[in-house]
Amino acid sequence: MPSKRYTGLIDKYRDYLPVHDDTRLISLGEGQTPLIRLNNVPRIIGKDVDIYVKYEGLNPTGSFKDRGMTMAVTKAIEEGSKAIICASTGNTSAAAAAYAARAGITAFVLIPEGKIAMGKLAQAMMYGAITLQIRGNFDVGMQLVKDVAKEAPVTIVNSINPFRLQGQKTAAFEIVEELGAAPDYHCLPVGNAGNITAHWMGYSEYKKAGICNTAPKMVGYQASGSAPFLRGAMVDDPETVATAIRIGHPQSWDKAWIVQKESGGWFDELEDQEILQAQRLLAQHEGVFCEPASAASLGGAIRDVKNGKIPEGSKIVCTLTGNGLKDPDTAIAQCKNAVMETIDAELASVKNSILKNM
Ligand SMILES: N[C@@H](CCOP(=O)(O)O)C(=O)O
Repeated sequence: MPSKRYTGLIDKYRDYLPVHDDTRLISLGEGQTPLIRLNNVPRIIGKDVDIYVKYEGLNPTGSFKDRGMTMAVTKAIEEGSKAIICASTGNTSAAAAAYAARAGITAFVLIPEGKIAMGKLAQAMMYGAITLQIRGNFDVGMQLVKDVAKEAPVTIVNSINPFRLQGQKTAAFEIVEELGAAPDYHCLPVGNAGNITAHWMGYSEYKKAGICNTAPKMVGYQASGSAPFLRGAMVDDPETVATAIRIGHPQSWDKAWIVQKESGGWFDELEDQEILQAQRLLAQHEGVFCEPASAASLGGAIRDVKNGKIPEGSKIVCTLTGNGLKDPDTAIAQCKNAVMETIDAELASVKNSILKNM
């Protein structure tokens, strides 16, 4: 029986992407992530809404960055680049390192010392990136990357590289194809603001092509300690437990404001405790483990459903940007009440534990 093996999102969506027939595609089979309908959360919050999570943590390096990185590295190779560079709060560095390894080029990654989740650091090191820990935050690293790229032969693969957004827009394509229409609301965590911009590009392109009739209101949620869109100005010392969005100077600032206006959406903020509460809710009642930043989308959506800003009857998609396994320390730290006992390795002890915990 003839079958077409899935070989990644560039191959699937090549008609919508800036590649040629002979472009060498650098892919790890990214994309095609599950769109999971939440069965229990609407009941728990007592609201009649259809909530889906787009689980981007199931991409090859565990985050949505892979969608952008396959395009950025493919184009870097096409242009003859031998090295790529990024500043990162962790996920971009993991993706850059992996796709550079796949392409056979060097990745330089600048990360804020002591401020990225352990799993992400492990990824960058294991994939063989040259990891530069800086005594400064992501925004400082981003400026350094922009400055050094003017003086050294490296291609920037942060989302200021336009090919990143091209790749990331495909998540919107997948959602429209799976739902048969665009959702009413699309909620995302916002850090550097490239992903909300990319999704809007995707919905707008599919609408223009007549593949969907509507586009969603785009809603961006930030952590209160790192919320420049809520402050209306850059934040110099961003802080949050959701390290992936610990960004005070978003690079897609202007673009994201345009998305908000064009789509009729809004920005809002969550306290760290609300973000972590949403992360636990999703894990413990739906079996979906995302990293803290990702949970800002669901936490925000739940709040806006409860307060009526998102009306009942709506179809909502929340992007879960990264896998929970990337940040085990934050997960374990908030599971102090989880049942974990050390018992003797004998039948009676196991049985006793079962009976006690039923
Ligand atoms: N959260 C990001 C920050 C960089 O964002 P990018 O989309 O511009 O690469 C990360 O994972 O590093």
